[in-house]
Amino acid sequence: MSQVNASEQLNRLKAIIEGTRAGTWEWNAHTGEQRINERWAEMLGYSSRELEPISIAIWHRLCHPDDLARSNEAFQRHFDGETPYYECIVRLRHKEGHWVWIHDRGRLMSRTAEGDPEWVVGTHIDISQQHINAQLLNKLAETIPGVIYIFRMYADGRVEFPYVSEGVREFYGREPDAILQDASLVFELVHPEDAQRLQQSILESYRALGQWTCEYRVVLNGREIWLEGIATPEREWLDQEVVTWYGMVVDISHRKALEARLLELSVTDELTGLYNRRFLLQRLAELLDDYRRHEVVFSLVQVDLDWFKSINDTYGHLMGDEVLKAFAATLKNRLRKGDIAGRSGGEEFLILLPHTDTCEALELIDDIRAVFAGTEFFNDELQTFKASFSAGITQVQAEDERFDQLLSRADKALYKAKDAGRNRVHIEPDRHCSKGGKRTR
Ligand SMILES: Nc1nc2c(ncn2[C@@H]2O[C@H](COP(=O)(O)OP(=O)(O)OP(=O)(O)O)[C@@H](O)[C@H]2O)c(=O)[nH]1
Repeated sequence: MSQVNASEQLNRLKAIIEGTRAGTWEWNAHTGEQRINERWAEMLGYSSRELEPISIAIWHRLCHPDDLARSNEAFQRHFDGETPYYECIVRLRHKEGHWVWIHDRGRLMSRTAEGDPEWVVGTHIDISQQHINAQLLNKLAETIPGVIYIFRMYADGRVEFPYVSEGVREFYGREPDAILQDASLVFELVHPEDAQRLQQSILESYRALGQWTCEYRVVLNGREIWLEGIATPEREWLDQEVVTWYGMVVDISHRKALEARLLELSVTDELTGLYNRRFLLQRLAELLDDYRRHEVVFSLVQVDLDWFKSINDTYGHLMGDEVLKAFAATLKNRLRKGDIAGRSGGEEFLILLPHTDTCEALELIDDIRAVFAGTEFFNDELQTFKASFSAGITQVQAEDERFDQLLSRADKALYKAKDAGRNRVHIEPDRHCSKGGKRTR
């Protein structure tokens, strides 16, 4: 290389360094000798002359003690060959007393004849403004009742969180730094029933580049928390094409509990705690649908308490309510999990028995009838009395197209039971059932 070329290249290099506004340093790790450029000093409010005599002592004097220790460790790792270059974020004291945040990078250039580290060269970039921005973002994030985050997905399916706010500790019980290093920490806490739906929603948003929203549960220390996530994806280029979402997650457990309670109220009869008529008819229609598609047999039972007007008239309306509640309690005791019992009106009830034919239903309802008819009630004056019910049962049939066909058959059976003297159970159409028609499923 000619002399001219060499000095031209040197000038270019200087221009590039000046253009980056980087401070440069050269340090002899063996002798402690140090050289800096003007920008190095200027970042800290000095001229290089003011810092003379320049040696490693200046660095020791100006660097924050906590950062000095970290920087020494990073140098050591580099000298030991563990890292290809030295890198550390440190605070240096400005002439006016405040700290300047510096991104410090460097590389070992030579070793002594004995193999000890000798000349190291590197740069200082002032990142104070970035640091202030990050602090502002964290402050804003603190005021939000949730987590704000940046989530990224690579074409090969790899995912990462370049940023998560402090709120992540409360939702996921993990340190933000841990999640930045390992995104799977977030996903492993998602409720198993929601995991697939969550993953699907992310993939859809990735493909269509549409807004992502999802309600899902995480399980933290055995406690379920309902979360709602909203994020906007953007396609970006980072050596390869990636999709980055900017969004937030909020705790919706309270809203979910309220929704569940409202749903429960909307399908429940207040007095007995059984289902209400609307819900029963909806389930009846669904069961009929199931039968027509998959021939899943079921029975419908219509129940009406006997002489209920007279119970009310003799013992009072409140006592009548007690009888209704006692009947509901008997039902709850005897029915199994898949059975659906509800109060369809005043002293009328409907029971849906999936996987049950009329003979099995008859056996069950007649048992309940016997238990209920044997129950003694007391009023305030300690008068005792008993109550009873009549019931009509029907089983779904091939010709049933609408659920009112079943209702009308059950009603007909109930009418027959009443007509035959009450406190009995009839089936429609009538058939002979041998005793012991216990339900098998
Ligand atoms: N205590 C109470 N009574 C109710 C409730 N809803 C309806 N009833 C009463 O239930 C009674 C039903 O009477 P009826 O339809 O004449 O029938 P019944 O007296 O049971 O006679 P049968 O059905 O023929 O055996 C009426 O007196 C209604 O006021 C309720 O929620 N609580």
